[in-house]
Amino acid sequence: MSETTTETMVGTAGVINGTLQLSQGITRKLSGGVGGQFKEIPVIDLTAMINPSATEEEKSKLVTDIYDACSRVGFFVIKNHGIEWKIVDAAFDSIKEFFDLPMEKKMEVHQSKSVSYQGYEEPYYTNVDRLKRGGDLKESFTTGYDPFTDPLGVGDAMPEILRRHNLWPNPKDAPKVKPGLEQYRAACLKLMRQLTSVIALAIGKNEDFFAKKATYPIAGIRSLYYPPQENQGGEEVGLGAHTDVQLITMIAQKPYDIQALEVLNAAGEWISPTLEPETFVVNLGDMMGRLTNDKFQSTVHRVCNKDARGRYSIPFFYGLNNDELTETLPQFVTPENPLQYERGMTGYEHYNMRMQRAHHKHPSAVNKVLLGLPPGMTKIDGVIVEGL
Ligand SMILES: O=C(O)CCC(=O)C(=O)O
Ligand SMILES: [Fe+2]
Repeated sequence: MSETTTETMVGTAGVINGTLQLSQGITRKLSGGVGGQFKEIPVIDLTAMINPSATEEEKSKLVTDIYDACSRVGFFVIKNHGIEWKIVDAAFDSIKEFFDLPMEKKMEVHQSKSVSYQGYEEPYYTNVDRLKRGGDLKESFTTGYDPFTDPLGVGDAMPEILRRHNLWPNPKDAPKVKPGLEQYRAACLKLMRQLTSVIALAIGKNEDFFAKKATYPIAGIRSLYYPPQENQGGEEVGLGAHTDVQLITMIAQKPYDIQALEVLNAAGEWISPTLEPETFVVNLGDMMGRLTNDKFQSTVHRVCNKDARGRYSIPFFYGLNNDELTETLPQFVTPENPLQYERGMTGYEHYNMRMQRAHHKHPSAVNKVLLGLPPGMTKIDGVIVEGL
């Protein structure tokens, strides 16, 4: 490697000596790292998972396909997943009803009123990639897991401190929002429980490896609206470059054919999945990275809606019980891939840390003065960037 420091830009994320530096302390080796060698996002047919008469051969091919997608890409498109699309359509009707509300109604459920980061975020409320100046154009509405509406929920056995305190709009203003999203959450939970059992097999564990630790799982739904983005390639972005926080995310979007989601490969190129009707995009989050020593990596992505149409999307974030300690599995620590995470972390700790950093306007935001840097600036691995 050359002695001199090379500085180039990938999109607007800084690259220093082959390492991508994102805000929120996220770094990714762009070459030589474990995954990221891809030019397209694979499509995985889940028939063998949902069809009870699938053969052992079909099931084991699925496990192999999932292993390949998780270790090489961290993103894949799923089809034949078993979710009835009318449930997804109803969820999109619900979120349209929400985003069409007048601003003062949306502000009644604003995220700053929630200790657990639920509720509405107006355009520019976040600037997830602080290496950009413009901020995120998206509007969003976040709701979390409820142990009383999950068909397998444990109700009061879920510790009170771990519950999300959802802020729902008044049903007189928006009657479809709560029922549409709760029905969608139940469908996603069922699918993610099945899919994580396949992932468990892919990492050499028993099928119930994740299920045992997910009796009151994270099951967050973030509803998003991205207006058409006029300032293309400039400092504005629909949602800045980031990694997801939980184990696994599943995204539906409408219209299905807008290519706005972009995924970063190890060559520093942004790759968009090609979607067909009635498919979801699935991607891995940081907790999966911690568990597998980044063998299954949470891949960096962002959203830029360059289409003339507005784009709605609904990511569903799935994770273990929030008080479950995630430690790297020893099988993933090798001389070629030494331990990346020195200590275990609960989802609760990791989520709060990431949310405090991502939401600089939220009352809980990390105190910038403590960093000993000029106000509004912070340092990530020696690189001074705005924000945090
Ligand atoms: O809108 C999308 O497709 C992705 C959104 C996303 O990456 C997120 O909310 O974490
Ligand atoms: Fe994401």
